[in-house]
Amino acid sequence: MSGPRHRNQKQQPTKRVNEKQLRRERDLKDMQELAQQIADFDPKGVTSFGELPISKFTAIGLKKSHFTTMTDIQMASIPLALKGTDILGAAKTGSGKTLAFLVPLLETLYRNQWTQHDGLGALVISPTRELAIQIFDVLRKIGRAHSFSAGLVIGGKDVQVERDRISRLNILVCTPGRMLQHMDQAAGFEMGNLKLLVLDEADRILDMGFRKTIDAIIQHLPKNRQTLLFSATQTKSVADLARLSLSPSAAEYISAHEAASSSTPTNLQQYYVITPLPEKLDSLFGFLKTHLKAKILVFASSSKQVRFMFETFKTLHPGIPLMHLHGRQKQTARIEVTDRFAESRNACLFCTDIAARGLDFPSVEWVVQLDTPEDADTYIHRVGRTARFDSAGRALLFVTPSEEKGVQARLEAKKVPIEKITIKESKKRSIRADLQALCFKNPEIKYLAQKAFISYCKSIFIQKDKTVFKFAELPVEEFAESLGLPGAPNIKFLSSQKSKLLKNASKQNFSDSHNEDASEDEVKSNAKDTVRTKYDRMFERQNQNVLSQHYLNMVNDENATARNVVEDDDDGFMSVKRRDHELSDSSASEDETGQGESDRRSVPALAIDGAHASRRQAKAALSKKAMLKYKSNPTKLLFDDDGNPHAIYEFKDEEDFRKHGEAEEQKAEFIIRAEQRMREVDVVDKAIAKEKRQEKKRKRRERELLTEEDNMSEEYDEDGSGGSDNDDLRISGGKRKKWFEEEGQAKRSHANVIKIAQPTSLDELEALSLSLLNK
Ligand SMILES: Nc1ncnc2c1ncn2[C@@H]1O[C@H](COP(=O)(O)OP(=O)(O)OP(=O)(O)O)[C@@H](O)[C@H]1O
Repeated sequence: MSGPRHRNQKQQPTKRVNEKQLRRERDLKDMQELAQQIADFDPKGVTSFGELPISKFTAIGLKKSHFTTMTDIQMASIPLALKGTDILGAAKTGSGKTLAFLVPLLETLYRNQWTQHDGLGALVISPTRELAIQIFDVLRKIGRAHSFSAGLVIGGKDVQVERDRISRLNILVCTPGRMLQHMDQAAGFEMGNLKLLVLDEADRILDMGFRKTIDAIIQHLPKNRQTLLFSATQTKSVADLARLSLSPSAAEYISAHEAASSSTPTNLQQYYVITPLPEKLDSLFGFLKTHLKAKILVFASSSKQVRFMFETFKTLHPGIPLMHLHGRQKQTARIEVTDRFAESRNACLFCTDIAARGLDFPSVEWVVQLDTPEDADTYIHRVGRTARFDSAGRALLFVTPSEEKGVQARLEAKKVPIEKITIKESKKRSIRADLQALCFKNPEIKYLAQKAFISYCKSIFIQKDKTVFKFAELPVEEFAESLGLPGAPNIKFLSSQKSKLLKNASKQNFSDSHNEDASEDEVKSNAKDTVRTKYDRMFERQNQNVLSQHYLNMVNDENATARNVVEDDDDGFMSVKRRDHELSDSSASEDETGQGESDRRSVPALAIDGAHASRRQAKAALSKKAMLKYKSNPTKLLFDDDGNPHAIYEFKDEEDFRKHGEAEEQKAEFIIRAEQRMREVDVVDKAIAKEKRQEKKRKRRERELLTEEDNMSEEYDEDGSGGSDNDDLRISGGKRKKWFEEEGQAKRSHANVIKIAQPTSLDELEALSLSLLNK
């Protein structure tokens, strides 16, 4: 028995070595054959993945993910990329660009026999975290049969944890800011072996916002790598190619749909509707009410607008599930929203352009653009969230009358077929009064409305294309009213030099932060340890002047507004001041709710100068106590039987007074009467006070008894006789300790304990407490 076993043990390692060697030889042969097949490969007429010269591992992944026939861009780019050519790929939205770069990526590493010890072999850069996650998911699916290690570097996680992980990975999918952070901070983060670089949504990654970050990343990468650039709206800039060390003569420019009559998917129907700015929200609400069963994406130009729409529409209940997505949300919330929307059948997602590129939500029926996109490319990316691959979709763009001509021209130039429609009068629904009521009731909503107003105005002002975006023509007052605001916050521009400085400063911050999704106007608090309320956070924001102005209006006098012109750091080049409203005296009563503009003459000015105001001052303005010192002493009135008010010590007519006798006597009589009345009232007051004391005592005892009971149950749980996380079990367990003793027990233990039945209702408990107190 032992002999053969010994022989086996001796033979096994040799056998294993032989097997390994054989496998390696086989793999090498496969790879050589594959390289030959690629060299000989003629892509003409090839339409399926099965015909491509790719490894069996990638073929398995594609088959298991149900990808069989290639799309146009895949057919055009994969064969070339397999041969090692640099690619600049452009194809319509939803046409399958992700596979067009992931298949060559896997194959490059495979043919280079990449192992864990070779370090990073391929890097995919995406402009947003959401898109990076999505690319990573597709990579996991089609790369399932390979043995490469892959990871996501998108921020939102502990840098150290991420750093430890990425040094062992072969493929990284990342956002630019976080990637650079790792490259800069991690000594020995080896990129020298990198074989392939992919830029998805390349035009966005190469544009101004990411310029510095990308240039810095590229510096870390070896020059002799392969580079693949993909987008629906591609860059052809030679300067951009030079930045990536690509030579225009060597790189292949592939435009899968250049000859097509439109640059958007053919199964996408596109409409625009002329809507004055103050009517946009009404129209959108009407639209949602009539599309309750649809899956809708609504794009707005800023996160503030998105939040305002979400918070208000949620209260107005259009009848469709609402979600929101923007860069100021925490990473977990962003992932949760994208997943939830992807799974939804009917829902409306309010979002910023964070969702404009690349995201592949299944079955989106409508893309609504509430705010005009900054350019035609952004329009194309936004509408591309519907009608993906071979499904149908519809898109609706709201255009203000002043934007119509410019928008039409821009879209026509980009070959976007769009049709003008009008909204049926019967489908319009005004929500202005509802929004005003919401702003009136809820200061946070009013604050959001002010922020939404400012960010919209800002977005129009900073647009480059002045033929479309005409700031001077904005109907600001009506727009503010449409958001529910009592009036438009004033917008004041800084000198061009200062605004330039601020702009540059913010850009600097942007690139320094290495966080492309960083919130645009939140000030990071230094006070890490203190507990901060939502109001604290509201005041910490740089644009707080908008809010403090709101409170200021409650207490400020007319003159103070002159001091309220403050620079608005948040918006870079604008300053905001609250407008003085001419108000009738009746509005003074509204001040206490914070909604009306005050009759400021009655109250001395509390100088709260917008952003310069300290939080304490602003809070003081809120405090009722602070207000009290500006009020005169209260006057108590007595009402006679006819309902006429009289002061307590009312002056009488002198003659009338003398008729009743000598002044001194009258005074003495009055004092006696008053003392008598005081004594009587005192008796009543004392009785009331006693009653209150007893009531207080009774309630305190009641609370103590309940606490005692709770403690008992806890003890019970700790004893292990009851499951603390299973209330049902504990209750039906029946073995619970009680805070009172039962009849038999009392007799046995303490002779002087009163016999009490366990109270079953609050009344019984109250009676029991009273009886205990009276004892
Ligand atoms: N060959 C294929 N066969 C079937 N479905 C495919 C194929 N290629 C891609 N798809 C599907 O088409 C959809 C769009 O693909 P993908 O997200 O890659 O498009 P895209 O061109 O990158 O879009 P965008 O420009 O918006 O980023 C996805 O749901 C994907 O699964």
